[in-house]
Amino acid sequence: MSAPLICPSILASDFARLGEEVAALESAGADWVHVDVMDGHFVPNLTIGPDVVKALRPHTRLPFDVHLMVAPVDPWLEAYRNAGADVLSVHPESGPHLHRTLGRIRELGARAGVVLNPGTSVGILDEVIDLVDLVLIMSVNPGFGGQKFIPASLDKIARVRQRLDAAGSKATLQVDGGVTADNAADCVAAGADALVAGTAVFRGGPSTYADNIAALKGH
Ligand SMILES: O=C(CO)[C@H](O)[C@H](O)COP(=O)(O)O
Ligand SMILES: [Fe+2]
Repeated sequence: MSAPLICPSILASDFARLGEEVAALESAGADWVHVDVMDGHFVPNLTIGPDVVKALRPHTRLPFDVHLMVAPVDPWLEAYRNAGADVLSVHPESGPHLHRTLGRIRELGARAGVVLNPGTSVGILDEVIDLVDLVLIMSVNPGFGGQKFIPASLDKIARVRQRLDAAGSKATLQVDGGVTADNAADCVAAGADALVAGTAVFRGGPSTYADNIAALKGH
């Protein structure tokens, strides 16, 4: 089993020092920077606009993995791509035409991700699998960091892994919400390639980031 990609969610970082925080993640061994975009409508929280992503871009060479919790989502794709997003992930519930949205993300030159909420069936993947570079399984209901991992997510990870393998898809399988050093290995054993973690990376301050990331990787 190879070590998973670790994608710290800057939702849990010190917003007063965001530039330094993303630079510190790179030095600490993070693989991607996960950016949670919330609109106060699709989810009950309001976070990071494209201008903030643009301002952060010069502070690290790590890929920006942008999780869009915004409805309607289509009008925002280009702005986040132009701001420096490498991955754009969307919820099927955030627009009327998921197939078109994923195609548009690829047209913009980004990797296209689809996000499955705890209440969203994995079956939708079958309809768009050829357009998907990443599947993000939410292991909490979206909107806030610091929530508890929903145990049934492990079975869902395994079911998505099976579907991706059966289709010959090379899409990254990412898990997001309540991921800690205690459940990271279970997520990887179930088939995850990439783990998002906010609280588990940032909670001890910058001097702990490298150890926190190593623990999530299983070292
Ligand atoms: O998408 C998200 C919430 O909607 C966040 O990425 C997620 O909650 C990460 O935070 P934590 O690791 O603290 O759960
Ligand atoms: Fe997220």
